[in-house]
Amino acid sequence: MSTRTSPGPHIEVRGLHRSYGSGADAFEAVRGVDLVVEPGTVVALLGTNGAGKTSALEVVEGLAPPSSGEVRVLGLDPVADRAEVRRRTGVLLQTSGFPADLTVAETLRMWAATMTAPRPVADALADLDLAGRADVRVRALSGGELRRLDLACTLLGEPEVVLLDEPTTGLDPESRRRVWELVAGLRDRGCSVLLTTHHLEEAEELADRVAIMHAGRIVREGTPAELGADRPATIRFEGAAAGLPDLAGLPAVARVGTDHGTTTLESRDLQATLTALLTAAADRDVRLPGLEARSASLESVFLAIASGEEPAAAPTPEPARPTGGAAR
Ligand SMILES: Nc1ncnc2c1ncn2[C@@H]1O[C@H](COP(=O)(O)OP(=O)(O)OP(=O)(O)O)[C@@H](O)[C@H]1O
Repeated sequence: MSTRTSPGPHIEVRGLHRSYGSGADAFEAVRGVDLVVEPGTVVALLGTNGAGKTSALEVVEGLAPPSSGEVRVLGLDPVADRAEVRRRTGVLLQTSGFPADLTVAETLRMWAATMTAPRPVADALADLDLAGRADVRVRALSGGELRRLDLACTLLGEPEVVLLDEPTTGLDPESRRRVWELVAGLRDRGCSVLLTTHHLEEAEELADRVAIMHAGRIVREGTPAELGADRPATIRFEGAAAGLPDLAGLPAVARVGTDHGTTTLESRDLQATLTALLTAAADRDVRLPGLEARSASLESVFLAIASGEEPAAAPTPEPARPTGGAAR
């Protein structure tokens, strides 16, 4: 019988491989993934379509065994110790399958009946802004409402580890914000959250660490700020800024380009370049219409990987080793 674990990473993935099919038809969707999720942190798995995010997450969820490698959730094997891991883990799959004839409240009550210590259904309804839809049948829910019901079920058992596959897909901006608040609240309570997302701003807003997958491997991993750190910042304005000195000569400018009437400067030091640009413009009384300045973002890193500008086969960084002894 499994016991509760000592403090340590909530999720540890080492050298994970997962293949579909066998023999000549085998396809390796996950090709050696290492990942650590510490308690009280949110890790976002980003990636191009087909990168292997769901394939990796399903192994962490215990829905499939690894082809090779090792996965521990709360120090336990998610397949061999499935009952214990499931009791302490909340899982949101990409698609749900609720009975269409039940109401929202009935669905939550049915779900709660399978748990040892569920939260009050009324609280779960309120958290996901579903109280007003409690008596509506599942078949009548909108896509966003269904997703929120799914999430309410995921969090009903007060899980220590929360695994969310694209939690905000199909949600409107307000519902998405609400889910972000909920996830931030989970982190504040010491839960660990591993989520996949296609929304870069979601990863930037929510994640303590981001792992970018491409072709079955994690090609970059770090905090959102770390990942953007080696990418240039950008300054844009409309027009060619006639009357200004040579823009390429401004401090820290890496590249100047003009596209469809918009001038773009890439800068290795946004403050230095921007200060010099604004000073030059002020000295010469030049307007810079539509001026915008952006720090290096996750988006630029992601696009560089997706376009092949950054090597997809960069070595997977060694995740931080836990300092405490992880129970195995
Ligand atoms: N059951 C399966 N049989 C064979 N190949 C599969 C199967 N499921 C997934 N794949 C393949 O494995 C690869 C990874 O798929 P996966 O769904 O894990 O990617 P993903 O990163 O989650 O993609 P998306 O962002 O599009 O959801 C894809 O090439 C996919 O076609």
